[in-house]
Amino acid sequence: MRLIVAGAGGRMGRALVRAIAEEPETELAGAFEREGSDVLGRDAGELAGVGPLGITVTDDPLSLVVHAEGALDFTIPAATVALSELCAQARIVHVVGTTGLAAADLARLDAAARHATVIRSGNMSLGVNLLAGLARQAARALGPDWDVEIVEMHHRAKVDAPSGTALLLGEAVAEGRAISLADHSVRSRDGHVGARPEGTIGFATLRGGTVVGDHTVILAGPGERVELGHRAEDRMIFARGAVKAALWGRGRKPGLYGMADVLGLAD
Ligand SMILES: NC(=O)C1=CN([C@@H]2O[C@H](COP(=O)(O)OP(=O)(O)OC[C@H]3O[C@@H](n4cnc5c(N)ncnc54)[C@H](OP(=O)(O)O)[C@@H]3O)[C@@H](O)[C@H]2O)C=CC1
Ligand SMILES: O=C(O)C1=N[C@H](C(=O)O)C[C@H](O)C1
Repeated sequence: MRLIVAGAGGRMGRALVRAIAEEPETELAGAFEREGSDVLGRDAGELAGVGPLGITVTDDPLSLVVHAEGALDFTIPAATVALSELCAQARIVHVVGTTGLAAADLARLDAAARHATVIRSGNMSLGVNLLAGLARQAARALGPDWDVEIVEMHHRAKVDAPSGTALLLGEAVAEGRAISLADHSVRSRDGHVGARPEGTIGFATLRGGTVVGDHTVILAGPGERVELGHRAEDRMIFARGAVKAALWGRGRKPGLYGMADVLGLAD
């Protein structure tokens, strides 16, 4: 499968190039970055540490999508929305790992998914998607007098909060309780905020160092506590998940899919 990588100079972009190189069923067909990036003109394989691949980083995604079957995109929301329109025009698979998307961005991805196969997830690892199922099950079994708090820690360069994964886990808990996350989430606390309202789902964000991604779902009940967690140790777990998603999406009818669909974990 001929794949292009968006944001090829980024932390995930480089991991994606490595994951494509190690998967016999995929080939790197192009790599791009934002206009003015320092890595324009560099070989994407050299940037990723796998040796030259003969693919020069460009700033022109349009010239790449026409020769590709899929795009792997872990960038920023504005770039992801723009690429979704190109992938829809070219009818190629768009794998979206970018987090921090606003409601308006998600609406534009929905529109693109009428024409292209879009696979989006705040976390492309097997472990986190398994954890989401466990969190859903625990929330369903334990009921609203068990308080749920979701704690995440990431490296100091991460720009969005809460993480896409924390929100994915929050959605899983909300589904387990048959409630809407938007109506029950508490995203910050500061000052005299009063006692915890029953049934809310709290989020706490930590940032520092080089942490790849730690997530814990805490269910705190009367006199006892259940903690379900995941620690990412290597970005390749996300990159390999993205490549797997692209292969799964090849030839699939247009629509918006999640990683649980790819991994066969959807209820
Ligand atoms: N779903 C998942 O499993 C995972 C999701 N992520 C998410 O992926 C995203 C990227 O993370 P990470 O790799 O750490 O971040 P980085 O900042 O290292 O990488 C993002 C890259 O995108 C580039 N970029 C910015 N604008 C454009 C544009 N218009 N066109 C093409 N490229 C552009 C940036 O360039 P420059 O720096 O020069 O601006 C940068 O190289 C984040 O949203 C993160 O949360 C991360 C890991 C796993
Ligand atoms: O920015 C990151 O690094 C990560 N982002 C994703 C998120 O927001 O959850 C996934 C992973 O935790 C790493």
